[in-house]
Amino acid sequence: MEHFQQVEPFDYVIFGATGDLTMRKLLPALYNRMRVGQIPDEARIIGTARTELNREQYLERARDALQRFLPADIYNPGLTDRFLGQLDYVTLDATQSGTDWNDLSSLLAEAPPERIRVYYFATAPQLYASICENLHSHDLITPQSRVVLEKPIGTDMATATVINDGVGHYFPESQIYRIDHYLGKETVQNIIALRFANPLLNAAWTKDFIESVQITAAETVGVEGRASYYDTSGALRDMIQNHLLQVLCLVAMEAPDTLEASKVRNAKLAVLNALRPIPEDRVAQETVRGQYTAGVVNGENVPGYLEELGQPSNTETYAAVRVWVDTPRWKDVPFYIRTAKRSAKKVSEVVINFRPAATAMFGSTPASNRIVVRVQPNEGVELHLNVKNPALDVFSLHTADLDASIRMEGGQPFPDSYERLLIDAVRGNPVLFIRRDEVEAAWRWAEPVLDAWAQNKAPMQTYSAGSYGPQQANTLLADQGDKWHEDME
Ligand SMILES: NC(=O)C1=CN([C@@H]2O[C@H](COP(=O)(O)OP(=O)(O)OC[C@H]3O[C@@H](n4cnc5c(N)ncnc54)[C@H](OP(=O)(O)O)[C@@H]3O)[C@@H](O)[C@H]2O)C=CC1
Ligand SMILES: O=C1O[C@H](COP(=O)(O)O)[C@@H](O)[C@H](O)[C@H]1O
Repeated sequence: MEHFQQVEPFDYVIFGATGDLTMRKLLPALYNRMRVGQIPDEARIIGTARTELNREQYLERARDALQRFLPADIYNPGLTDRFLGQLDYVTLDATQSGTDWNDLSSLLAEAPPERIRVYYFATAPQLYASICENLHSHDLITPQSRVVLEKPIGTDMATATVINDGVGHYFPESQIYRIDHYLGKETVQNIIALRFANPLLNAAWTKDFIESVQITAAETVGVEGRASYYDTSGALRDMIQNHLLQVLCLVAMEAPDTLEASKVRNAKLAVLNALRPIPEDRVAQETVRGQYTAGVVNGENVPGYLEELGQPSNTETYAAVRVWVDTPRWKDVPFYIRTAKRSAKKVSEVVINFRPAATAMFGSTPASNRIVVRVQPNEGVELHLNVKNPALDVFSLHTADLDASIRMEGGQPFPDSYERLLIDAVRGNPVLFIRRDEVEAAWRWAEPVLDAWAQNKAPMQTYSAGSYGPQQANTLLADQGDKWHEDME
């Protein structure tokens, strides 16, 4: 418990407080931070949404959500009462400038004016600009205020610009926190430690030693209750433009001088700016998109995407892309990125494949070294090494795995990434949030692919739910003599 430093008193105002994200992620995350002693007694959490609820009714919803979404051994009725004691609710149409805002203003005015305020936008992004306008016109933006923006920041550069301009008109960039929950994952942050705190690895982290990199985020779930959002998004917008490009940045960036936000963000931006654009006539060779059809996942029959949706759709639930980072460090090293819904298993990982040893000493080429960063589940780092096979009396090699599991003290589960990020916003530490220029650079790279797909320049493939994706994704790697990680085992 003593690892967690209590933060200063704050007011967290959640717009969209009756929604799925608040109930499933935000309230449980704040509860957990209170549980470990990070939230002071004076702190307040104020939910707002249009639904007419009095405070007691909202607290009942919040209690149900905590009971439902916290693990049974973490949910504690006494602590829940304490948490709910710090929770309030204001009925408010955030897009209207009506008198509802006075209730929020009065509540906020009860705290000293220098109190840290976090405005968390857990609503559709189209609302962000009007919420900011109303916060401004009700004089609720103080120097100690910051705003957290949920994804998606647009569906392309133009819509991202509208959102960023809309918010940027009222909040300076230094007060804007664009959340990417992958950056809040312990093992994603661990990429920085692994690379820069280990001279052994740092020295080999270049094109001279690394042959290729794979970044995967595969899920067994389908689109759940979010089909109306997902069908306007698709796998590339939903996962690659943001989360997986951010992971790629951490793998590929040059060492920042310090872990200060501007240094890390500049280093990531340099990677995003160095992503080689994929010209329209190469999209069919460099990318694969697909939709799942009916299949079996974890022993259960599941319907295909179109059946779930109940209408035709040209939205991909699988995307794989070959990416080149045009910097001297990564010259001619392919980065393969892929993401899938309804995959064979849930796995997020980074696989670093090293070049084979240039020696004829053993008769045949030793297996290539490989590092696997297991982002989730079973968080840890594996290093595959060649050792002498002790079982044989001739000198031959076999592969041994050094496996460093990353565990919390006492075997506790990892804190959810939202826990870290919600508190970082209170602390005013933006290092794990995305700066505007990063969002734009990511769209600049992704948009031509999306445009080409929209014009059917790359065919929509299919894959059975419960498989590893379309066959064509294997060809993408076979072109360079590579294989996906599961095929290397
Ligand atoms: N759910 C998830 O797992 C994830 C969600 N996100 C993002 O988080 C945001 C919210 O998602 P989610 O919770 O799923 O969405 P929901 O549709 O479940 O919730 C939307 C929330 O916005 C409120 N709302 C809508 N219109 C207004 C308005 N005019 N004034 C005030 N409140 C309003 C709704 O309440 P009411 O109707 O009472 O006004 C509700 O509380 C979206 O940007 C989404 O992309 C990002 C990653 C994951
Ligand atoms: O942002 C999103 O992420 C989740 C996957 O997150 P993970 O932490 O479980 O890997 C994904 O299901 C969702 O579609 C997407 O919007």
